Amino acid sequence: MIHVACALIEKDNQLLICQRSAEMKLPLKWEFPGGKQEEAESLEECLLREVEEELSLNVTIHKPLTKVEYHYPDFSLTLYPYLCSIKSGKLSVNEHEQVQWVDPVDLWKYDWANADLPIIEEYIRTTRETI
Ligand SMILES: Nc1nc2c([nH]c(=O)n2[C@@H]2O[C@H](COP(=O)(O)OP(=O)(O)OP(=O)(O)O)[C@@H](O)[C@H]2O)c(=O)[nH]1
Repeated sequence: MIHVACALIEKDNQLLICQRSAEMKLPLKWEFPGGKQEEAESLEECLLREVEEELSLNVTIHKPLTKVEYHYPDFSLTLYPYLCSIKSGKLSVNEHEQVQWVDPVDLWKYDWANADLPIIEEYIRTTRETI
């Protein structure tokens, strides 16, 4: 089981979403920026590190959403989502195929990594516009 932290970064009522590159696991699926927790780091430290690596952004973490345990055919993960906003930095797409700012109503139009679906459902249902 791997532990993965991911960021739901909000700005002007839009959310930043990322498409995995063709070379990554789950190629071309959409996800939230983030990645695997390393030894001796907290989930929040992991999130800040990964978002900085992937997008050159420093974010403020506001609150966690409900974690998701998901079993893909070849690996299992626990995904820990956090609502965030941008603290500083200029967005740079360092690892993904592309990123997009989207209105929450349009989130379902994207081909998401399966583990993310409960997070999107929770976000739309409960937490939009609470930051
Ligand atoms: N960052 C991120 N990863 C996710 C999400 N949903 C989801 O299933 N994952 C999976 O969680 C894992 C995160 O690992 P990662 O991004 O650090 O590493 P990776 O798989 O790209 O690298 P690797 O090929 O070296 O294992 C990936 O296997 C990814 O497919 C998500 O919303 N954000």
